Amino acid sequence: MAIPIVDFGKFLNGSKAERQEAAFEIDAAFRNVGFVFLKNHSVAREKLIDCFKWSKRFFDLEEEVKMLAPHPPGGSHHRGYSGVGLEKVTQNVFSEEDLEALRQIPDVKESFESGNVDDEQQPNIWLPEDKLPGFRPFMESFFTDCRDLIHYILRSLALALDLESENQLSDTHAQSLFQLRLLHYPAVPVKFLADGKKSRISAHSDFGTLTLLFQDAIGGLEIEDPKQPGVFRKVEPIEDAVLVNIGDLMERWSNSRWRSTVHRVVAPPGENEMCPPRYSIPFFATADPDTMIEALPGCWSETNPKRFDSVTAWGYVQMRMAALYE
Ligand SMILES: O=C(O)CCC(=O)C(=O)O
Ligand SMILES: [Fe+2]
Repeated sequence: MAIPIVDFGKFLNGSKAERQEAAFEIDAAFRNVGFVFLKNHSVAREKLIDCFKWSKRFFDLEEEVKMLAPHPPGGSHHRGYSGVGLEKVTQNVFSEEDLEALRQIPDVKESFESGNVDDEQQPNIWLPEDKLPGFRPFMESFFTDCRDLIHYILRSLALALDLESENQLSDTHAQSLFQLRLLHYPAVPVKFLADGKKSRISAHSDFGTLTLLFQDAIGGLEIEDPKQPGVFRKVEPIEDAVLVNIGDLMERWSNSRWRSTVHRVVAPPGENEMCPPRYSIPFFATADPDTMIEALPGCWSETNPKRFDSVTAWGYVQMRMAALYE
């Protein structure tokens, strides 16, 4: 169950036949695995390297400073900094007591979220500029790079489905109400993760339509084998390739043609006593709130009827939130 690697340059710069070929390869990957690696994508290598540097600079700040941009409590305003909740986690000395305290934390990670500067529902939450000069403009610019890549991928999917217009899916994401997340998994003892009771991020599927995932070279990401539920397979990071996956909303919209595959992050391979710190940068896309989510053309037929009721993208989020908090 390898994740297919597609040369996205064929779609971005190729002939009509090459564009089609890339689109079909992506479609097949999403049908079979729900994940694809794209090489020669549109996000510049230097920008990506810089983004990881900014992420490290941010997480290296004192906890008190990071807390000047706090993520609001609750699940409806996803912006700002969320800490690991236990300062001990950043120190490399762990007693049995510390390990037990660690187990109380849902996932040993810290994050910083930002979104579209025009998003009025979820305004961004930044540090005072003098605490980390340049961070905000960089993230705003990196957001637009990721946004553009999402729209290119949506065009390739429209081509694969032979929709009336190549922009049909991209147009339903016109507001680009997306979310850029910086993630830092601090060093933890392998012992803490090895018994399988805990992971760096526990098994989940993503919520929206598409996710981009940039990761460093450490490893530890695993995805559930579509043919063997409950069995997880390692995903080796590939330099200069972005991992792209389908989220739950897109699975529904495609009438389950494309899979929203469950994934998690565990200890990286190796014999060390400590898991080295890991950094990743997911970017979550979703459709505009008033978009009607109803089986896309090409995803249903008389023999493959529509499996889900139609719902707006906004209604879907409400439904999911209600299920979370019931
Ligand atoms: O850190 C990773 O590689 C995965 C992150 C992830 O799955 C998520 O934030 O939804
Ligand atoms: Fe995820």
